[in-house]
Amino acid sequence: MIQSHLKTLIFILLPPVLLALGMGAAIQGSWLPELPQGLVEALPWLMGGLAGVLAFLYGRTRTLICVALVLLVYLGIMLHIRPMAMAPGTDPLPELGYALMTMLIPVVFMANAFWSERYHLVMDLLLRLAAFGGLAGIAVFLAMNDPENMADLLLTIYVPALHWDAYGMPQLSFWSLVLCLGIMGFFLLRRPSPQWAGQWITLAGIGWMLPQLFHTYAVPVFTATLLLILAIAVIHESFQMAFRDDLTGLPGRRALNERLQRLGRRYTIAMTDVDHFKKFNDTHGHDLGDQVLRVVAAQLRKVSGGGRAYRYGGEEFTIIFPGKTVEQCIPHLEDVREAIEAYEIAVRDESSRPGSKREGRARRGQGKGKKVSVTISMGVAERSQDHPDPETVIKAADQALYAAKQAGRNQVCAAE
Ligand SMILES: Nc1nc2c(ncn2[C@@H]2O[C@H](COP(=O)(O)OP(=O)(O)OP(=O)(O)O)[C@@H](O)[C@H]2O)c(=O)[nH]1
Repeated sequence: MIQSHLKTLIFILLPPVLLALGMGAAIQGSWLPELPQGLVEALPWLMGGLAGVLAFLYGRTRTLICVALVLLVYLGIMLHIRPMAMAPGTDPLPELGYALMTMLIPVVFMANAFWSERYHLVMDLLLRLAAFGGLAGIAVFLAMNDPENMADLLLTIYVPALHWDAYGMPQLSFWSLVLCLGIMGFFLLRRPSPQWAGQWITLAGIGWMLPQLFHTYAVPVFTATLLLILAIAVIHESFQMAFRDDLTGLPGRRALNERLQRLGRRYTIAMTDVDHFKKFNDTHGHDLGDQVLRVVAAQLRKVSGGGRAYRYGGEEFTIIFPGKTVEQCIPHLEDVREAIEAYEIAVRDESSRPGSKREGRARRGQGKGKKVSVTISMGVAERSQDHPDPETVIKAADQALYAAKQAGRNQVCAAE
């Protein structure tokens, strides 16, 4: 389980992290070719347009807000902070503007990331714009009204030992960035998803980019890279939604069909079905039925011997073993069948549900609740002269599954 979680995390995080690190290194090392300044400054808008259109088409309001935030940061730096900071006889305003921006960005990023997409797209977007615009408006109003006190609050170095002067960010902003990245990173590690990864890397990237204010390439080129990462995250998320079964997290029927087209000359397919599942649903309810399907899927995912599990549909699953014979697969299938038979699921008694989360935590593990378990039956067949393609192998495995049910269930049956 931990291994597959780690694999998912690497699969989701590695490409955007490498892209951001690669571009960061290219900027730092001045490896990028000289490009016309106009083109460099247009890049963020081109990438922002791409990411924004994709996020809009796929209804990803969170990503749409991220895109807007990144472009706002870009505008803020190019139009306000950089020109004013470069002007001689600087007044304290650009410093305050910078402190305000670096303080607000992580907070808004985090609030946006935890605010799940619920309402109609336009409504959702308007609510977010109202909340974040209102927050920024109040902060700017306070800063304009009383710049001295605000500067005092945002620019003071509260704990000198915890201040990293070379980084060039006010202490409060720096630690708010670290805290927000830490909290978002924790959730990303627990539930990795391309959208979360995109948001996290974008915030980390802004954190890296902001102090590089005067590097000619850093701001526009890195902004464009972050927007490209957001665009890729939208595509990756949609790809996952199409190929992954939402309830169990296993690859779904579409992924199975793709895999079946790319099998070699030798393979074995097992069809799996939960026993008496209709009765289970009728007795314990659909919600517990769903929980059972998740447990069964989690066990099937762990199948050894190079097998890979898919949700075929309903309470049926398929396991594919490339390059293996039925004889080689049976011990691995028996292991999974036994693990599912032994797995006990606690049934929550609705009438005695804990009144609070704390009470629930205290009661956990006391073993008072009723426990249920299920069994599965499996039919398995390999490619042979009689079953020369995946369709006929699946049909043979299905017949073997029927035989397993007829023989009393909770067993693995091989096709003749
Ligand atoms: N909770 C839940 N139930 C599902 C889901 N998909 C299918 N089912 C239920 O699975 C049951 C399948 O039952 P049947 O195909 O009749 O077979 P069975 O009761 O498992 O009996 P045998 O296969 O003969 O052991 C139906 O009651 C479906 O409603 C799902 O996603 N969640």
